Amino acid sequence: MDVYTELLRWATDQGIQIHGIEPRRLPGRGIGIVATQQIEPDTLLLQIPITALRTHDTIPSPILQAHPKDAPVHGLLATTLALDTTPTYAAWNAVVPSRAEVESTLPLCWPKSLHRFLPKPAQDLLTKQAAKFERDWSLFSTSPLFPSLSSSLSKETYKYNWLLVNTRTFYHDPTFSSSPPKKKKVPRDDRMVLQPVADLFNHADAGCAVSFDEDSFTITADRRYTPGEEVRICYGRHTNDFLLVEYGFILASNTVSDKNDTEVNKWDEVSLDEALLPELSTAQKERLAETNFLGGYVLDAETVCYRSQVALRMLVVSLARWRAFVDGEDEAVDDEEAQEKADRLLVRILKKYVVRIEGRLDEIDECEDGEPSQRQMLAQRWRQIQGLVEKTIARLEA
Ligand SMILES: C[S@@+](CC[C@H](N)C(=O)[O-])C[C@H]1O[C@@H](n2cnc3c(N)ncnc32)[C@H](O)[C@@H]1O
Repeated sequence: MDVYTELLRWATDQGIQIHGIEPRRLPGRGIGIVATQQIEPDTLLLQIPITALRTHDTIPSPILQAHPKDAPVHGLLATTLALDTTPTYAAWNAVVPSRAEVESTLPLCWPKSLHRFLPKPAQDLLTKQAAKFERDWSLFSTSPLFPSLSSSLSKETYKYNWLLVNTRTFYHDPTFSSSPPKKKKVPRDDRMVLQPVADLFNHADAGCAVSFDEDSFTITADRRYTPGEEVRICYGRHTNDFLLVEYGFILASNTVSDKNDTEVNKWDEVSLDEALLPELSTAQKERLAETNFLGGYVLDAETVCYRSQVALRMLVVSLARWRAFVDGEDEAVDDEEAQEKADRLLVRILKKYVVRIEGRLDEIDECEDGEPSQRQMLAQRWRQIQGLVEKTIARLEA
């Protein structure tokens, strides 16, 4: 029996219902879920009883006892996966990505020398992720469990399991669905659950509907699917920088070169901080900080964000006019001349940024660190950023 058939048999034994879909290995995406028959919109595809989830409540008590009471669920689940030798989850374990696959795709495992090529928002996310990982590893490696395991369980093995949890958990607030209902609110970061079979759905920027009620988790078709077609869910309205750091992949971007691709990520955006902040003087930055408008500048395929407009206005109008703009006074907001000046300035700034991006692409091209696929992913991301920036230039110049 192959691993997928074994998984489906095991899942059925857990009370999991699966209709018209099955797992299959897909090029470039590990395993995914495909339709085995024509599926109509609103068809129930998967139903998992709450009892089949792996949550804080299913963590073995020796692991719980060895950690502080408020230890994060992420680390506890990682420890559970790393130490699990029981046959209970063998069918599930058999289909998770290998350590090599995880280490190759997730930037947390990449050589540090490649991190400098990540776009700034991705670098910031990675810094936070690394801090969370170190916190969890430190709790585990200083727990009474660890000394006897230290020769067999390395930090790298723990990291692999931690990243499996990172890439495969669903957000679920168990406050109301547990019986009896939990009295204490579960902290947001701890609302993580592992779900067999559901964790095989890949991501698209729009996908099937997912929902929890008191008894079960369900996935329902968002549209018609034909046999053999991949069925996906949406992990959230994530940019490609987020997907890269948290999940180890990117979707195509809505750029000139990618525009015919069906994989386009409509939620993608590009940070403009690197382009805009150097244009501002210290005093201007202070003023923007005072009004909470310093940094966080982005553009997407259609728009340049309001925060960027506030910063650009500061560079083209008097302080009084800028204040009127920030205060939303009609005359300043509708000032077409100021808007044209801001647009022209933005075009100049973006053209400079394109030159920097091209330099970064050359550096990535010359770099020999890490795996070729990692450098290709970085180059692809920067080409997407370049595409979105150039698209904006073209729109503003038109
Ligand atoms: C919840 S798992 C989905 C199942 C996974 N493909 C597997 O082989 O087990 C999330 C992982 O799947 C992969 N993935 C999900 N959506 C993808 C997509 N649209 N393109 C490429 N890889 C994707 C990424 O490796 C991600 O970390």
